[in-house]
Amino acid sequence: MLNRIDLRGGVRDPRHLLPRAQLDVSVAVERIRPLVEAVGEHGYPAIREASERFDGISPERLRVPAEAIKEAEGSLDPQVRAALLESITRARKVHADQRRTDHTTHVVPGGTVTERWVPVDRVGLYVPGGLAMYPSTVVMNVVPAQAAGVRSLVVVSPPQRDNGGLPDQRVLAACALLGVDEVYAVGGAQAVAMLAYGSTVDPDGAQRCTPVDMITGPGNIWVTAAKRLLRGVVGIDAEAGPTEIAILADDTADPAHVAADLISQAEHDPLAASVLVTPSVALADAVERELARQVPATKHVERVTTALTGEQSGLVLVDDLEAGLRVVDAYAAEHLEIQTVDARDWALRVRNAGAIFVGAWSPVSLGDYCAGSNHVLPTGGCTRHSSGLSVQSFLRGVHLVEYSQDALRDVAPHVVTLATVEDLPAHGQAVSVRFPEDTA
Ligand SMILES: NC(=O)c1ccc[n+]([C@@H]2O[C@H](COP(=O)([O-])OP(=O)(O)OC[C@H]3O[C@@H](n4cnc5c(N)ncnc54)[C@H](O)[C@@H]3O)[C@@H](O)[C@H]2O)c1
Ligand SMILES: N[C@H](CO)Cc1c[nH]c[nH+]1
Ligand SMILES: [Zn+2]
Repeated sequence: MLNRIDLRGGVRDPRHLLPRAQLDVSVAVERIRPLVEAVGEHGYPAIREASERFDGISPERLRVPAEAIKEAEGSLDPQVRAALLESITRARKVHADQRRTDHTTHVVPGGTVTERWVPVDRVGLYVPGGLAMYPSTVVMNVVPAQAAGVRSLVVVSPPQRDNGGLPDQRVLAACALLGVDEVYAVGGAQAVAMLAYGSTVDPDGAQRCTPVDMITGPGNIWVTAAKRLLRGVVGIDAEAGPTEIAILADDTADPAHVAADLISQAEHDPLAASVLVTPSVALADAVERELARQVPATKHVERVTTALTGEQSGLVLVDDLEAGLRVVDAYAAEHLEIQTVDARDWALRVRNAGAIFVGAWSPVSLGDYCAGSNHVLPTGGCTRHSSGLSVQSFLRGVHLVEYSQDALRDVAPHVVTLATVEDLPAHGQAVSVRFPEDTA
């Protein structure tokens, strides 16, 4: 079922073997550009037109009424409620530990630099809702933003036909459990554009969604493309597009577990990527047999089959785990599972991955819901330079520079020298003007 790529005895660069969605995002950017511009220019009518076209429904009023959010919480199945609360508790525990503290460095006597961490003022959190519903993503977006101290939080999620044009009922309930009361029934690129530019959200223009400073959260290729296009108008977190899993495994791994984990992430999207890297032909063959057994029995068999047989998924045979490590580092997966002997030792040597799941008892699904870690993670190779969503994503570091007269006088000649070297004498003058007696 998986494309087999044999790197044994070879020196081919693994980066070119499994193409990513990268090129597709740039194509998608051009496709959604007119829509994003239309939302910027016309607001509400353009959003409604896009919702009708892509979601097959367009609620007249985009803001979800407070009563509907409350009602969603009230009607929540007790088991789902307990699971969401467990997820929230664990995520809050991990994210509380991420908060950075302000720090003052005494550079010289009388000269200090203080680094203050200031939360972003207003953020828009995207919660997907096309092929699957994601109350867990409400948790993963909201918990770090709240832990950072963000004052104003907006959630957007696509309107659902089976919920009268409101976002999914469980998504609304998760908002209620987390105390989020500003929610809009808008999805896709139009939601990202609405957050970035601000817009009226009803036919008579009585209500407005004011622009946000930053947009975070995962989504399909159209959402990812809109975030890329609007970067600069707003801040964004890393691009978190179609899900990916890579598994580095040896013959100690259980093929049934490996196959189940590959299928679990393929379930998200036909564009999802599932990659197994192993030096064991026996394991590779056994995983293939397991896929043949498990895939037909899985609920979203069509989506999973498309993802697993796509060129973005594959089974890579390598000479040994050292070579496997080079492959997974070059691939830079959103999720990386290590199912080998001494799994922790191998995990600590990985350079590029969004989150690493170590050993037989830490599957990606655990991290998706209840590990306490965050599941909004970079995709498309972005883990080479970006991190997953965290408290840090919502904070800005601001330097406070405080020098006394003596401290400035001491360093003034160096400032003047550097200003002269750069042929920016006015810079030097801004310092020396303060010490006329020294130049007299
Ligand atoms: N990387 C992560 O952290 C992470 C986490 C969760 C989910 N995901 C990914 O998020 C994605 C969720 O996708 P989804 O589709 O279920 O929900 P989604 O909300 O991202 O996308 C649905 C929206 O896409 C828009 N759309 C659909 N077809 C379109 C088209 N042809 N042109 C323009 N817009 C269009 C619609 O407006 C719709 O509201 C999946 O790819 C999943 O793998 C990633
Ligand atoms: N695996 C997804 C991307 O990290 C997150 C998710 C949410 N629900 C289920 N899975
Ligand atoms: Zn998942």
